[in-house]
Amino acid sequence: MNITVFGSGYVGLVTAACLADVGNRVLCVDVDPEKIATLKAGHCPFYEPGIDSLLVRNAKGGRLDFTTDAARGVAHGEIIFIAVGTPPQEDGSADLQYVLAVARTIGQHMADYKVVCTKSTVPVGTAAKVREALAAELAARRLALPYDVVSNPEFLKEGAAVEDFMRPDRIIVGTDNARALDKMRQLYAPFNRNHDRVMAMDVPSAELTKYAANAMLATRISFMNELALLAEQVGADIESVRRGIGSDPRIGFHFLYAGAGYGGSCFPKDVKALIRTGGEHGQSLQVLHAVEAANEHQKQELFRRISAYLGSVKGRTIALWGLAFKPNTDDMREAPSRVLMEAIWAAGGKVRAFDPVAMETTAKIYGERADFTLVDSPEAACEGADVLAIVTEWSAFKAPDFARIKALLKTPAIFDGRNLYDPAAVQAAGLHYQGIGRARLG
Ligand SMILES: NC(=O)c1ccc[n+]([C@@H]2O[C@H](COP(=O)([O-])OP(=O)(O)OC[C@H]3O[C@@H](n4cnc5c(N)ncnc54)[C@H](O)[C@@H]3O)[C@@H](O)[C@H]2O)c1
Ligand SMILES: O=c1ccn([C@@H]2O[C@H](COP(=O)(O)OP(=O)(O)O[C@H]3O[C@H](CO)[C@@H](O)[C@H](O)[C@H]3O)[C@@H](O)[C@H]2O)c(=O)[nH]1
Repeated sequence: MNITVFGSGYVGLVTAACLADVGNRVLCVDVDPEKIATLKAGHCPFYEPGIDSLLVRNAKGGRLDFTTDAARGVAHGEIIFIAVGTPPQEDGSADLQYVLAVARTIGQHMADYKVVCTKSTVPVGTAAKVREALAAELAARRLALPYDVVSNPEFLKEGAAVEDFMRPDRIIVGTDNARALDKMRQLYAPFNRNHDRVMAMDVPSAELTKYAANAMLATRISFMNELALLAEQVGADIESVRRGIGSDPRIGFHFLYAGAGYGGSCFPKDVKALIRTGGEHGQSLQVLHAVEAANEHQKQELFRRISAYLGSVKGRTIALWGLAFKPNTDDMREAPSRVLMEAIWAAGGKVRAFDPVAMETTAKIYGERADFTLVDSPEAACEGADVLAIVTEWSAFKAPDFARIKALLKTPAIFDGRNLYDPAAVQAAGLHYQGIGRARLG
C-alpha cells in the first residue's frame, strides 16, 4: 500500500520505517527541513535502538522516502497518518494546532478517497475536529470527495519502539466505517499473524483508551512512589513489597518500580490532558490529580535527600549518572534529571553529569554554564564531586566499582533514584547509600 506519515518524530518515523519494512511504500512528511535533510542523508535525528538499520534498508529498497512537500505527501498515501506532536498548553489541555494544520493540508490537496488516521495522542472529540477541518477545506475548493477519519493511537515505548511496533499487544482502530476498518486490517495484517490484535471500536473509545492506558500506568508508579516513602518510615523495603504484590497475577510485575518520578513526553502530558478533559465534562478525576501531585513531589525527592545529607548544596558538586528520562533514549522531555539539576543550580550547587546517549540533547537545552560539566564516563562524573546521584537506570551503571567511587567522592554517598544496588553491599563498601523506599540498615 502507499502510506503517508505526517510528522517524523519518535512515533511517525518508527511507524513509517516499520510499515515500509513489511513492503509498503511510505512517504514521510515533516515541516522541519533540517530533519528531512538528516533523514535523506540516512541518519536518524534521535537515538532509538534498531531504527537506523530499518531506515537505511527501506530507503535503499525504495520503500521509504522523506519530504517537506505536503502536497506530494497527500497525493501519495491511500492511508495518511497524522503523527505530529500534541504538547501540553498552559491549562494542561493538548495543543491540537499541529494535528489540525495537517488535517487542513490534506483537505487542501486531496484528489481521491483517503483514510486519515490520527496516530498522535489526542483527546476525545479530535477525530471529529479533524473531519470538520478537512470538510471545510474541501468545501472551500467546492469538492465533495470521500474520506474517513480513523483513530489509531500508538502504544510504543521509547527505547523499545521498533520492537513494540513490530509486536504490538493490541492495535486499536476507532471507526464506525467498514471500508476504513477493512483498509486498516489489511495494513496491519503483517503484524497480526499469530492472533488478531486489531481491536475495532468506536472513535471516542479508541481516543479514550490511549489516555486510560497511560493514566493507569502513571497511577501505578505514583502509588509505588508514595508507598516507597512510607516503607522507609515503617522500616519496610519497597523492593520486597514490589515482589510480594507483583506475584499476584491481578497486579503483575510491570510498572511497579519506585524511583525518581515518571518523566518523558507522554505520562506527564497525558495525565494533565485527561484531567483537563474530565474538567471540561464536569467530571473531576481525583485519582489523577493525586497521581500528578505525587509525581511532582517525587521528582524533588533526590534533591531533598541530598540537601539534607550535605546540610546545603551551596558550593557543593553533585555527580549525576543518567540524564535521559529513561534508558535507551536521548529524550530529555520532562526528565527527572532536569528537576534535580535545576534545583541544585538554584541552590548554588554544581553538577558533573554523564549519560551514554543524552549528553548532546542536554547540551542543546542548557548550553554552556559554569555550574554544569558534561563528562565522558561515569567515573569522571565522580572526580572532585561530593556525592553521587543516579537518575536513569542505564545498564552501564548496574555493576560499578564501589571502591573506586568511594575514592573519587569527597563525601562518599550514593543517592540512587532507581534502586539499582543492594543497600547492604554498597554500605559494606564504605559508602552511605539511600535508595527510594529501601530498608534502612543499622
Ligand atoms: N514519543 C512516544 O513515545 C509516543 C508514543 C505514543 C504516542 N505518542 C504521541 O504521538 C505524537 C507524536 O509524538 P512524538 O514523540 O513522535 O513527537 P515529536 O515531537 O518527536 O515529533 C513530531 C514531529 O511532527 C513534526 N510536525 C509538526 N507539524 C507538522 C506538520 N504540519 N506537518 C508535518 N510534520 C509536522 C515536527 O517537526 C516533528 O518532527 C504525540 O501526540 C505523542 O503524544 C508519542
Ligand atoms: O515501573 C516504572 C516504570 C516506568 N517508570 C518511569 O515512567 C516513565 C515512562 O516510562 P515508559 O512508559 O517506559 O516510557 P514512554 O516511552 O514514555 O512510554 C509511555 O508513554 C508512551 C507515549 O504515550 C506510550 O505509548 C507507552 O505505552 C507508555 O509506556 C519513565 O520516566 C520511567 O522511568 C517508573 O518510574 N517506574
